[in-house]
Amino acid sequence: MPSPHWSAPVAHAPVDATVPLPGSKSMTNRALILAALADAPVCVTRPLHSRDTELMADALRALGTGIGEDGGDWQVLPGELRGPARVDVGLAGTVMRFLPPVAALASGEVFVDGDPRARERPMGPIITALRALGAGIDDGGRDALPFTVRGTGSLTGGHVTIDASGSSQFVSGLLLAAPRFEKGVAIRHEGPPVPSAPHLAMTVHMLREAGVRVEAQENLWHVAPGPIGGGERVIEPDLSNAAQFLGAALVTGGRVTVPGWPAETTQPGDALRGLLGAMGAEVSLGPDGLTVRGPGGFRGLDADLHEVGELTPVLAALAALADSPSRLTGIAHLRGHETDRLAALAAEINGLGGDAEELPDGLEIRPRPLRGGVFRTYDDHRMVMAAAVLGLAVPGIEVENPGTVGKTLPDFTRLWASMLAPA
Ligand SMILES: O=C(O)C1=C[C@@H](OP(=O)(O)O)[C@@H](O)[C@H](O)C1
Ligand SMILES: C=C(OP(=O)(O)O)C(=O)O
Repeated sequence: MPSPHWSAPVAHAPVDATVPLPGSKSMTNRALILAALADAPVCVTRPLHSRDTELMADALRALGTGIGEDGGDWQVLPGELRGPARVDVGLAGTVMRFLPPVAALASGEVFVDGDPRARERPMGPIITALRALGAGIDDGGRDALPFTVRGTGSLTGGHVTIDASGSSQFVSGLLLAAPRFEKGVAIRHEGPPVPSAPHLAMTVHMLREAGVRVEAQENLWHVAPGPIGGGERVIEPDLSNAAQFLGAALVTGGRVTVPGWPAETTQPGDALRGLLGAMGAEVSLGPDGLTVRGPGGFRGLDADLHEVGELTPVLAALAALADSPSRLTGIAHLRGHETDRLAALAAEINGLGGDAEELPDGLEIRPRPLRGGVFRTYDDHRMVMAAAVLGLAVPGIEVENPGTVGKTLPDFTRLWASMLAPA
């Protein structure tokens, strides 16, 4: 049952808060895949516990991996991968694109399905690539979920050409399992540019951390076959989920600090430093974490978000409250995310009296006074976060199905309330 509406709280004063954030979804789900394929036990330290990561853990358990919890950390005991199994990917892009290459290594059939919207998200390139690398996949000719991977216990691997312009996750999914393919993998991308470069860098970095030999050039990746090491993998805080909290400093002319912000990271959320700075925020990174201060008013944003698409919903909400127009481009692929995010953001901002226009590859947002009303969220966690940002300045926003935020941040409304509580 969807949860009842959530009344997004108005900020009656500038926020002044330190907001510790749970672990990165993208790092947690990569760490779980690498751990399940490792040659020794792995401790995933400070992982994210959310719908997307619990689905990944359950999927790997279904294939024979031991995953136990110890004080919030995950202790992973790699096991022989086997079917028959059924895997629920929910609406998690990381599970639907990262798990099938692992399923192809299992002995036995693995049936993979997810939420109704998951059946609409692009999967063709990874299905085609896995077949080219030697996997048997029965998808009833749909080129989409649901499908059955007919694992034989091994996969040949080798050279493959794909069009990953719809999602970087097609490349990441193949790379993560590739050390266990007999020939490893050599992937060539052909087509419009691949989005989300930082997420690809994260995949390469985490593979290398686990001792895997990876070469990455533009549109070309090579993973050598070989063992994946065990040990400890420490997960950074989720910097993409910092967007709405740091944005609150801008909207209210206040201060928000996110502790534990890494000095160096592959997370796309690190781009918030430059993006919020361009909108007028004062941004400083120090031993206490990342601090953003809002000067009062703030400017709109003209930015190509191709590399950091998942920041779009919160940036669009900020744009609707800014002092000048914004143009966010390079994000056509967001139409294949949890929902068509360009359509959803335009519809919901305009539903509050705003002026947001869909471009083929982005959004143009001209600030206008907004009014309260119901904000639909389309099973998209980041639509809840965007609505919360708008609610800081616009009384009467009722957020539909706020529980959907549990995809990556189940504790969101509590963290939001405590950020707004007087110190
Ligand atoms: O690999 C990852 O962890 C992710 C890659 C990106 O996907 P796309 O390249 O499909 O946008 C991003 O939007 C998603 O939230 C997480
Ligand atoms: C696009 C996103 O998620 P997914 O991993 O499901 O693609 C996101 O978290 O913004």
